[in-house]
Amino acid sequence: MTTDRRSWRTLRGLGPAAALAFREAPAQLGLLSGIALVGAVLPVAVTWLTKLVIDSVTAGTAIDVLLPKAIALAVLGALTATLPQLSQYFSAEAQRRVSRAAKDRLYRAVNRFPGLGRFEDPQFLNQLQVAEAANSAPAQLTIAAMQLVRNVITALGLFASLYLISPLIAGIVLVAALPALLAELALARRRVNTTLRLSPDERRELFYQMLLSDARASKEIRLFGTGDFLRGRMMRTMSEIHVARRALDRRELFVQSGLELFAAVVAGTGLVWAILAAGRGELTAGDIALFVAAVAGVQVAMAGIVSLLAQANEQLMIFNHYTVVLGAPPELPVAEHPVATPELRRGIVFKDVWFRYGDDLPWVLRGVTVTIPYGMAVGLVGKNGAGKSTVVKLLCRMYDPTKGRITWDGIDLRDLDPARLRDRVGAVFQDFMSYDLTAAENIALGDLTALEDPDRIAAAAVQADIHEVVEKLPNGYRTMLSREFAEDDGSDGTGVVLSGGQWQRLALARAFLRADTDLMILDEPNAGLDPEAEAELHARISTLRAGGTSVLISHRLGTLRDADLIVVLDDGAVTETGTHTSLLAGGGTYARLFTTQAKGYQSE
Ligand SMILES: Nc1ncnc2c1ncn2[C@@H]1O[C@H](COP(=O)(O)OP(=O)(O)OP(=O)(O)O)[C@@H](O)[C@H]1O
Repeated sequence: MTTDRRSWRTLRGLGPAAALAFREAPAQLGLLSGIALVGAVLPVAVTWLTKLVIDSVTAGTAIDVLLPKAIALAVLGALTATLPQLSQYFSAEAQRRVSRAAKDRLYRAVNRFPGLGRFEDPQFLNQLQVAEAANSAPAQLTIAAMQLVRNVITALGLFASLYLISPLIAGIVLVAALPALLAELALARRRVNTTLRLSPDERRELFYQMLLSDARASKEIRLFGTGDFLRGRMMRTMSEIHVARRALDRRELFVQSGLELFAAVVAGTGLVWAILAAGRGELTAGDIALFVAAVAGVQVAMAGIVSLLAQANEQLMIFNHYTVVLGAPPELPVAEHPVATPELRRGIVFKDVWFRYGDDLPWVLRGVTVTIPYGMAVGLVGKNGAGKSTVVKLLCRMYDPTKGRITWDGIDLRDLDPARLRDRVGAVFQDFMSYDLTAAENIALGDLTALEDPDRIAAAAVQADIHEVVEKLPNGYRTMLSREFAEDDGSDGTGVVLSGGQWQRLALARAFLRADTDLMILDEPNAGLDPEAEAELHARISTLRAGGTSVLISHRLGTLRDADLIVVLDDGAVTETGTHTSLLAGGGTYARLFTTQAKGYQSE
């Protein structure tokens, strides 16, 4: 793509950025534009008044004529001193307001992605990281545009003043600014490209940094003594980032020093000319003062224009990544007019489902054909990596099958709105979340309508057998389940950390909040539970879910023996289906696994 076309495409972001900024901070930006206009004419007025005062003094003008000019000069000086403070205050406020809205929009867009694919795509994650830095771009861009106008007006005013004294010097000052403009634009482009290129390394550095200060990771880090190893990797990544940044800084140093030197030579030459001209009686002392101020002023204004253009260009490029993330289509095609998700009455059917996580990755499911009949408890059994959790993720439509289809009462999951489908599903994932929030919030996240309903929350906790534990916590259901954010719960600062099994029960309570959903999925809900608790849990689930449809995954096969149907997965394919009794009688994989486990228990 040519530079021109690239610049043009970059510029297209200006309109949306300014529109967003003015919508969120109209008063602040309105005031800033007023300040910018006053600020634009101030240097010109000060320069001319200074010349007039000096000429009056050297000509011995009467004090009553001189005094008003001096007072006016003092007033303009006071304005020149205070306007930047006002401008800074309103800029900061505008940036806060606009950043807030921009961040909100960005994460609304991120929340709209229906599946998991985007969050496993490194290219998208890099773009997201750049977009996260774009929150302040709309305000900065708009303010930069105003400052640009201000500088142009100032530069024109001073340039005209300079032109009156020496058209030649005026022309040289103007031409001298052009290389600076081009160099700064090129630097800005390089800065953004470097940021984009370093994004994976910066994410990696952050990853090590977070590991080193993460309470959960610190256990293993200390046990295995990996702290220095991880720190070393973090430092190496940081050094690599610094090498790239240093190269950029060096380039900026050379380019900008060269430009400054050039500007100083132009100004110096002009000054020598002016002094010689004054010696010949062609210029007054006031003219020299005006000349010096105008050359410096034009150069400052031009340098400002150049750096503002470069800054705006950089912000625009960052903002364009922001708009790319905002406009990224859903990675799962969502039907334009989705079919309403009906209450499950017949069942869910996998028809020759093939699935892999990426085009270059191996098949995880290979032609799975299986029915989860309505009202039945289906047990999913298989070795590690057989594809059980993948089946669960496909059931919730976190991904679409690569080939084949899954139907909900005969309707392809692709024709349903994923959000409405998930309203009908309750689940405890194998890698369930433990949130650094209060106990009540940890449960209520299963169904936010229960957030202000302590009775519903407590009922779910009773079902998951965690109510008594929570009640005894220092602050009951309002106890913060974190040592990192303990002070947020309004208590005396003691946060609590639960045990693995207790967290699991809390995750179960979260799922039980949705106990009346059409499909309940429990992916190893008992891994952290003691045997008695596990037996009790299963009895409870059967009672709770009597008549409901559920999918249960467990490596403890004894817990699945009462399932209405057991499906055995092996290397991504269904190898056996039946009841516990029929599969045992069949003498296949299930029978072998079950007998091995049973023997293990008997020998204890
Ligand atoms: N997000 C992912 N990206 C790429 N590959 C994945 C992803 N998740 C799982 N896999 C791969 O898919 C295969 C099946 O994984 P899955 O978690 O479905 O197995 P599982 O039967 O649930 O295993 P386990 O009993 O250990 O929980 C594994 O080889 C795993 O490496």
